[in-house]
Amino acid sequence: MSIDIFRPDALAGKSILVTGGGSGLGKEISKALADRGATVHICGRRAQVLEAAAREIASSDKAKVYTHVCDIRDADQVDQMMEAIWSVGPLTGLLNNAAANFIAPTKELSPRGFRAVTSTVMDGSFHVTLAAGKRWIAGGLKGSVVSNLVTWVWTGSAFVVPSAMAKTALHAMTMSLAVEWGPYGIRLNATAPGPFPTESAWEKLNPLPDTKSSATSADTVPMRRFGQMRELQSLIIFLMSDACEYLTGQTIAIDGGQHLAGPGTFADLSVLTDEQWKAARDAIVKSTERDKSQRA
Ligand SMILES: CCC/C=C/C(=O)SCCNC(=O)CCNC(=O)[C@H](O)C(C)(C)COP(=O)([O-])OP(=O)([O-])OC[C@H]1O[C@@H](n2cnc3c(N)ncnc32)[C@H](O)[C@@H]1OP(=O)([O-])[O-]
Ligand SMILES: NC(=O)C1=CN([C@@H]2O[C@H](COP(=O)(O)OP(=O)(O)OC[C@H]3O[C@@H](n4cnc5c(N)ncnc54)[C@H](OP(=O)(O)O)[C@@H]3O)[C@@H](O)[C@H]2O)C=CC1
Repeated sequence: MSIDIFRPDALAGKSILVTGGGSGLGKEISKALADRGATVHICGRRAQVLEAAAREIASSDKAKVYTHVCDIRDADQVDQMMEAIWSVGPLTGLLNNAAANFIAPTKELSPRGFRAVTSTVMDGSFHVTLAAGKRWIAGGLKGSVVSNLVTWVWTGSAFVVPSAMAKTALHAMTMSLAVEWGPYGIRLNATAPGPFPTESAWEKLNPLPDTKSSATSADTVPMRRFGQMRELQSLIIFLMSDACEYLTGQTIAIDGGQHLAGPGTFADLSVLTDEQWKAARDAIVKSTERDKSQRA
């Protein structure tokens, strides 16, 4: 059977969980998945953010969108969410998209600062992947896991070391589980987006008005522009569809060639003074405090 991924119902019958689907890339990708006929589940820690996103994602009356308040760092909460999802119907796909990140000199990081990032990116994505995978295996079902990573899985990046470490761990998970779970028909792939500006990421990675790194700049992208949401949406639709089931274990860069040209990392922030780093931290903490006040 041939699958045309550009058909409006290319994802009919699919049920996909997007972690961090309440904002940024996760919300935009969720809209595209729902538009192609998939049932979409989104999770995050802020109920009102999820509810508002669900209203945007369900643009047509036919679209089915479910919200789940869940902190993916907590394996028990993840298991409860999966039980709730399976009571509606099994997933066919999972997008590991939720993440935490901020720029900081590594020498200033406390153990809690390190864990704030790695426990979300690495532990959280593992909890969700395992909770879906073991249900697929027990039920004899196929599944597609896609993780939104970064090009630093190949280059590393100064000043975002916990994120680079945790995303690289997920790159290893993608390759490893593609082999271990291949016999069950479970595929694992990943994307490595270049800069696709979102409000939250830019607050945490570009907090100072007078300085910016090439990692968050369009000038250093060989194609001289930021990524467009529809481009990332198309790639994820393709990976979640049945169009190319032989594709597994791959991390696909979608960055206009940025990392191949060198400047996809935060290395150029080494020119920042201690005062600028203090201002950067204050700006990031302000953004986090606003997010926190919205959590239950
Ligand atoms: C090119 C684009 C690529 C994009 C990639 C992305 O992933 S973008 C995705 C972007 N999206 C997101 O990130 C969305 C989710 N983000 C979040 O939830 C928050 O931003 C979070 C990651 C800070 C976690 O918050 P939380 O409430 O769980 O934690 P908390 O506030 O309690 O702090 C815990 C520890 O962290 C420390 N610390 C904090 N800031 C800084 C700093 N600037 N400097 C140094 N340290 C800092 C803080 O001091 C504390 O340690 P302490 O002092 O107790 O030893
Ligand atoms: N924007 C870009 O240019 C790039 C982004 N990426 C990747 O794309 C993904 C999305 O990034 P972006 O949309 O920019 O960032 P956002 O900050 O907008 O999205 C992160 C989402 O994750 C959720 N989240 C964070 N921590 C948890 C947690 N513990 N449990 C459940 N949900 C959580 C947040 O919701 P809440 O706070 O309510 O929990 C939020 O909805 C990330 O993986 C990022 O690394 C990669 C390369 C470039």
